[in-house]
Amino acid sequence: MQAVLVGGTATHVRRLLLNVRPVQRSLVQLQAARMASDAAGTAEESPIKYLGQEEAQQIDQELFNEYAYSVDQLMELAGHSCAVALAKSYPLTSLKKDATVLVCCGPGNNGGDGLVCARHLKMFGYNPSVFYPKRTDKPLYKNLTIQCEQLDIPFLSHLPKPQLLSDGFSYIVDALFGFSFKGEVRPPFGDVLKTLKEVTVPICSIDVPSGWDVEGGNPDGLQPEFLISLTAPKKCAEKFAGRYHYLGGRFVPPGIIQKYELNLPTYPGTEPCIRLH
Ligand SMILES: NC(=O)C1=CN([C@@H]2O[C@H](COP(=O)(O)OP(=O)(O)OC[C@H]3O[C@@H](n4cnc5c(N)ncnc54)[C@H](O)[C@@H]3O)[C@@H](O)[C@H]2O)[C@@H](O)CC1
Ligand SMILES: [K+]
Repeated sequence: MQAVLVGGTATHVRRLLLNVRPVQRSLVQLQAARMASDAAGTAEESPIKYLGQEEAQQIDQELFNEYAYSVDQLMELAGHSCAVALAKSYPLTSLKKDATVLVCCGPGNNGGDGLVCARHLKMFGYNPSVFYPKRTDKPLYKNLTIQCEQLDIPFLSHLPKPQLLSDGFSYIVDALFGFSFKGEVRPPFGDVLKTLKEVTVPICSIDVPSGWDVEGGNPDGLQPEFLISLTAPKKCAEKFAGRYHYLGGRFVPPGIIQKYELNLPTYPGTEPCIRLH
């Protein structure tokens, strides 16, 4: 309040204080109530929102158009949070096969998250390879690819048979499709999903298990062991029965959280991800 008092008339200052005090009081009360319930272990939070496809796309556009984020920025944060959540679920020391991981990348931004994730996994000491069958010409994807190549991350020219995949990799990251997937799977991804369905090592899906309807899921599709929802879970995540469900992409501004009533949980400390179950 020092800055306000300097140069302000007495009435002006009184008016400001009248306006400010209730806000401060309510914030203090809110904080106190939160601390009390946390201390008692009884924090009651509204359930996190599961987004429909259109809503997820709307938030995406709002982040770019109104909040002025670039795709590269959000993809970097998203992909990094994926790698951190994977490292928490499958620590280096728990893996055999030289901690080899296969990251399968699709043609859109979900695939871009996969490329970023592969790079961070490499930085964390894992041995990722990438399968990226349908590439786009956009500079963002070309650069992400070069970054991986410069780290000596191999790109597979074809997807090996399920048995070879199961023998050769500790787990497989599914970054094929995210919240824009629609309709029947088109080539060449039908064969890719068929192969992934037959592997015996864990499948780890980024944002949406690929081949699942974004809202309705797919009981006959992939059944991942790990899922990381980005921004907020999509409706299909209610059908996820795997072992690890994380939330990542710690970049959602309060304005969007409020507008869409996302009820996101509080990320602990400086963590880029939080385990939902
Ligand atoms: N705002 C956000 O929430 C963020 C989202 N990100 C990621 O971006 C994803 C969404 O990216 P996109 O909108 O590019 O879309 P996707 O990556 O979900 O997929 C779009 C691509 O898949 C193809 N496709 C769609 N349906 C298909 C079908 N039935 N058969 C074959 N191909 C099909 C499309 O032609 C297009 O090339 C999210 O799921 C998330 O992973 C992050 O990169 C950054 C932040
Ligand atoms: K996916």
